Amino acid sequence: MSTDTALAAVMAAAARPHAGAIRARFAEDPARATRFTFRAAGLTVDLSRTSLDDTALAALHGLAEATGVLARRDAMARGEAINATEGRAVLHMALRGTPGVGGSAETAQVAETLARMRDFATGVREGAILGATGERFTDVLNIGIGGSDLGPAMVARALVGPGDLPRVHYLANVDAHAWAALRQNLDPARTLVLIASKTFTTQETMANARLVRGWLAAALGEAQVSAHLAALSTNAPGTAEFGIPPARVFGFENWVGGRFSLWSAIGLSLALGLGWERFEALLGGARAMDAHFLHAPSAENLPLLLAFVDLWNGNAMGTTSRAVLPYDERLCRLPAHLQQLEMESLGKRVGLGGALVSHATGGVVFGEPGTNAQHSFIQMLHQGTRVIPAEFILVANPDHAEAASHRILLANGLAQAEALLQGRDAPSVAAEMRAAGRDAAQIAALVPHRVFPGDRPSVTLLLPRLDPASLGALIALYEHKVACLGALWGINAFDQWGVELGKQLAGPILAALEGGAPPTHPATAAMLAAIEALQA
Ligand SMILES: O=P(O)(O)OC[C@H]1O[C@](O)(CO)[C@@H](O)[C@@H]1O
Repeated sequence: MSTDTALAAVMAAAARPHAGAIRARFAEDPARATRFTFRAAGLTVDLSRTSLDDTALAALHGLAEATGVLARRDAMARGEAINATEGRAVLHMALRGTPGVGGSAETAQVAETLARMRDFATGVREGAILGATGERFTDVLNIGIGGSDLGPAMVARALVGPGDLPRVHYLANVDAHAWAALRQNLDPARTLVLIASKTFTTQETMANARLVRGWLAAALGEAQVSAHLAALSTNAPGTAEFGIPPARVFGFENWVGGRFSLWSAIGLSLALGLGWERFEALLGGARAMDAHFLHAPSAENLPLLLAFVDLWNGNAMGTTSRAVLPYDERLCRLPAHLQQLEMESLGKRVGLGGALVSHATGGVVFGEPGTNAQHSFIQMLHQGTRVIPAEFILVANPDHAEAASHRILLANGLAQAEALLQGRDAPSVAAEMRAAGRDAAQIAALVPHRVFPGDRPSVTLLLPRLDPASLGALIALYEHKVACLGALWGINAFDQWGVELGKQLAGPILAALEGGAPPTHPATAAMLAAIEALQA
């Protein structure tokens, strides 16, 4: 079957009467909740509250076959250059030691870097590696942006506890307010600075690196600076030019994409903050999800099934965004990580062959932890004119002793999913208002505003506990979902040419801000003039 025919079959499944109904599917199939709940690598994922049914799934499996999703997965594991526009392999699975991924060269490289990371992190944590003044490092500052920030910062926020030492901090934005906020809590004598940049050329990261290097030099003296620096990069000449001794450079290869790099040397801040055992457990969780992705049959393959949900909701049901709602405050940076992972990977309009695709691709990802989200944007999910699928992430066991708080948290997460599904019709709203003593006029006026349409899709992911293994598995699940969606949509999920133009244009505009020739575009020139007038 051609991919066009297969996609047409998916659209035909969506064109059936009531194809978007969800409540009715529970009525038809009492076993739906269990039949549509899947387990892998310790995670439980409930897809029952989507409008997927056997017909839709059959069409989606047909599309997976036509687009060769699993063949692409296997090519990825073999280390073929599936990132064709950059001529690169995509081997982040090799970073977690997943058997059958990459070749012996990659395996050896990963093992060597991991050993160096372990020795360094352990040395710092145990006080064998000290700052220039002989003090222990109490703080680690990771300077990086995008994939060199978001993944590690998200994991650190999730797993590094208040009692962990060294503390880890993340500086991403070139806006020096970010640095000003961080530096007031940092003592240069006790701060280890990691410059995290795959390319070691990213303008913002290098500007921040120079700023922080100057801060170290002013406090400790130029000769002492290198004792406080390390680089995480694929660019050995660049790190040398910056004055970082080779022993303090932790490398990786260009087969690691930025948004997939937290498992590589880019994760050194995590090894420092969590300790080696917990960092290894994070890799282990991802490895378990890799094994599932590589070996589970299609019908149970969670990354593939989650990709089906997104494709069904987006292409077949016409939704354009998705809300990620972790009911765990420690996962507050997960939506930001997923924004890069999914939107940088899947925000593409050109297919693998170079022609424009004729179907929609990746949508908007946004989110906030619950219950906070319930008191901000979730109104729109319940009653807005646009359908926005939701993704609830629940954690069964908290790491605090406040059982009552956790029960409230869980109850709210479960209730939101149920409310989106069930909705509330006019007769039941009217009955409730009558019971509350409202008169007929009030009931007539308010009922339409208080109706919930229901049948709004959601997925629930359940973690036993927010520990390194579960989080590793969760992140890997999303990574593999992205790979599947790229294949299903026929796009390259592993490049990011769309970030280039803005970077290029910033060069001459910066020169204009520094007193050079004015910008050529009239709108930019006018705004620059307005800025300069306000700065005068
Ligand atoms: O690690 P680097 O090379 O500094 O790049 C940082 C980020 O910039 C991007 O290239 C986008 O500008 C991301 O893909 C990447 O994660």
